[in-house]
Amino acid sequence: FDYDGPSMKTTVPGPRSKELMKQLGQIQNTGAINFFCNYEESKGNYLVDVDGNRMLDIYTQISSIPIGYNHPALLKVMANPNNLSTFVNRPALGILPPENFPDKITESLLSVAPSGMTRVQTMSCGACSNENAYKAIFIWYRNKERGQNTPTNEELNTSMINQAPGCPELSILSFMGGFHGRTLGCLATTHSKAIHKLDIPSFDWPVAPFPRLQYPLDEFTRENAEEEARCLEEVEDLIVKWRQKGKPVAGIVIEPIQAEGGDNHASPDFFRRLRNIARKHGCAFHVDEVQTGGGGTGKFWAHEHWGMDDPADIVSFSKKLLSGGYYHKDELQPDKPYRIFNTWMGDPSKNLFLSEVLNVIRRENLLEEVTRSGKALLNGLYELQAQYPSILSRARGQGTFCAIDAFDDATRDRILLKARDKGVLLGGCGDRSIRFRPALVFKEYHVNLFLNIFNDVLAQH
Ligand SMILES: Cc1ncc(COP(=O)(O)O)c(CNc2csc(C(=O)O)c2)c1O
Repeated sequence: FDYDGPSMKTTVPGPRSKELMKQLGQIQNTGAINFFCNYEESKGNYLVDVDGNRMLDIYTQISSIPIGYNHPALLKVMANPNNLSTFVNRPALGILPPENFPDKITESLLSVAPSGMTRVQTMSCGACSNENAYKAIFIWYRNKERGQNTPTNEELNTSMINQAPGCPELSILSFMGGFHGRTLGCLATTHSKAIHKLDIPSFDWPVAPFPRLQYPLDEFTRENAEEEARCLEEVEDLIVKWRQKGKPVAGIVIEPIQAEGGDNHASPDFFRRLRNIARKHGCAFHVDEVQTGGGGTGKFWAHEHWGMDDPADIVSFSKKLLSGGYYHKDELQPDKPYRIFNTWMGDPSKNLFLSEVLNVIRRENLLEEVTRSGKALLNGLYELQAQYPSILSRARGQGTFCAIDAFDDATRDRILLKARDKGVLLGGCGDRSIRFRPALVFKEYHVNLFLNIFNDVLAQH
């Protein structure tokens, strides 16, 4: 279920896209828009734009299309009359859930719950999932400190004017290069681009270094182990320092692969040791799988590559899972209702689609496919970086969640535009990386098609 290849009619954006940019420009900021899309004609791995350009999509709406465009299994969900009410009547799930909500959540989200977790709080996007996960961490931490006591009047009164002790001086430790969302709390733990943070007030929360690994990994084993040890030492120093400052670290948040920050990887050993540091210092360990989750690394969750039975206290998700939320350990469930709350608390119609996506993943063994395609992609990238050493370096990845560095940001941006004009959509991240975020239906056939086009782009560079 796909087209047989890209087919370009105009440069991108084409004339129709430009017309629509002008029209939308009267309504909102259109500076980030690449082009306008024809979603009716888009199919499988191919995104069609409004000028009839058919592109092999290896970016998939910022890594959020799980099994390609217009998948027949998902169109069937839409056509199923039993689902009509779910599409038409959006419930305030926190107060008035539909009868089938427990079963549907069990069938969809709980069927892929991370190891050690039996609870999931549904939300709508990545930022609101992380935002509420942070709140759950702060509530958990204060109740741990409070023991059996109830909140004092002083706490209640000071909370109403944003002051301690009601609004406690607690912190979340994050990592340089991390990205967790654009809302205020998430932004305080996001450190990928200054323009995201400029002009927005933030918190005095600790920021640790994320390992900068040297590639190929097997030639820099010692150096990379030392780099990871340096970062872990810095994490512990920061936890101690922030406690001494009276702003104890209640939680640590990290991505299994820092995506926006430039596809920065670390070893399973790094994450296992970080999890133990969190436990040692009484901090909740929050793994943000918004971009890495959903199967792109060859496992449903990237943290599964760490081989841990108890990998985290919280795992947040969104993108390929089609709506947001976070799985959590029992003790992270807030003590009272209405403390983690908003009108919709997720979207049951998206969970209907997710159930079907999971059926397709299982039925078509897509995680094995991703591992196979990922190997072919990474080997192809190794070959191209050997062929064009002045342009490319640091090919890396897990499954099809791959990346490669260009000489600099201008070179990277030029390559992305040339690839797009040849019918291949890629994304950039970090200061000079090209990132690959194909759908789970991206096969070896598509890898070879991509590598041929990419080779042409590099040869003409
Ligand atoms: C690891 C991780 N955590 C949280 C988020 C935030 O998710 P949304 O709020 O965008 O749904 C994201 C979102 N990713 C993302 C890619 S570009 C972008 C942006 O706002 O520019 C955001 C993420 O990658």
